[in-house]
Amino acid sequence: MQQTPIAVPRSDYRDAMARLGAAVNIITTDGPGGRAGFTASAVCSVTDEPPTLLVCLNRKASVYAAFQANGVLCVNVLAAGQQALSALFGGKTPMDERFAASRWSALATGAPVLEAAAVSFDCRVVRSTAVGTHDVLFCEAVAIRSADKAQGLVYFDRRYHDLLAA
Ligand SMILES: NC(=O)c1ccc[n+]([C@@H]2O[C@H](COP(=O)([O-])OP(=O)(O)OC[C@H]3O[C@@H](n4cnc5c(N)ncnc54)[C@H](O)[C@@H]3O)[C@@H](O)[C@H]2O)c1
Ligand SMILES: Cc1cc2c(cc1C)N(C[C@H](O)[C@H](O)[C@H](O)COP(=O)(O)O)c1[nH]c(=O)[nH]c(=O)c1N2
Repeated sequence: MQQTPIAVPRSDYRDAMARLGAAVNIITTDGPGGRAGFTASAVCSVTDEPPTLLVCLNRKASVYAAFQANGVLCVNVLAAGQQALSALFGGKTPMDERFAASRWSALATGAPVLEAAAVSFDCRVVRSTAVGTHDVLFCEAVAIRSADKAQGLVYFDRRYHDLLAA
């Protein structure tokens, strides 16, 4: 006899996901939809041919319309010590205040590149799929900038942890 699967409660799922450590990234965009940025941990490499990563964006986020209109984004991977920047882009802070806290430049697409990032992937969004509350954005990297040296930042157990290389 087939068993009906029992749905995992949302709070149990979140508690479990809190144990899946992840890099912290500031995802930025600019273009006809305006400049915007948000903090994301749901970022993952998909394939290196063509160089493609994915970003999951909640459709209820205030930045959603800007990302949809612009079709380009930059994944700025945060380095050790940059947790304040993550909090700034992960809250309800007005957009100008988010960007005022750091220095930015641009590569190929015009999306803001964080000068102090460990590495930045400048991308165009090549495909997008809705899954539940989020859009999964598949992004092809068109330019990359890496810091000469960087130490990592990881979000684990609802707290930030510096990853210090020996
Ligand atoms: N993927 C996401 O959208 C995502 C990821 C991390 C945090 N957040 C948001 O940041 C805030 C703080 O999060 P926290 O980690 O300190 O505690 P939390 O209890 O809200 O989340 C624990 C973990 O669950 C997952 N998660 C949380 N909200 C999610 C969502 N809406 N969709 C998919 N996965 C989700 C993430 O892996 C997160 O690290 C919350 O408002 C949370 O919704 C969202
Ligand atoms: C550590 C951490 C990690 C994430 C987030 C937050 C934090 C603190 N947030 C939430 C996201 O940053 C937040 O909803 C945006 O800043 C949009 O907020 P406003 O709607 O502009 O206030 C988030 N949102 C999202 O759509 N995808 C993600 O992967 C993540 N990851």
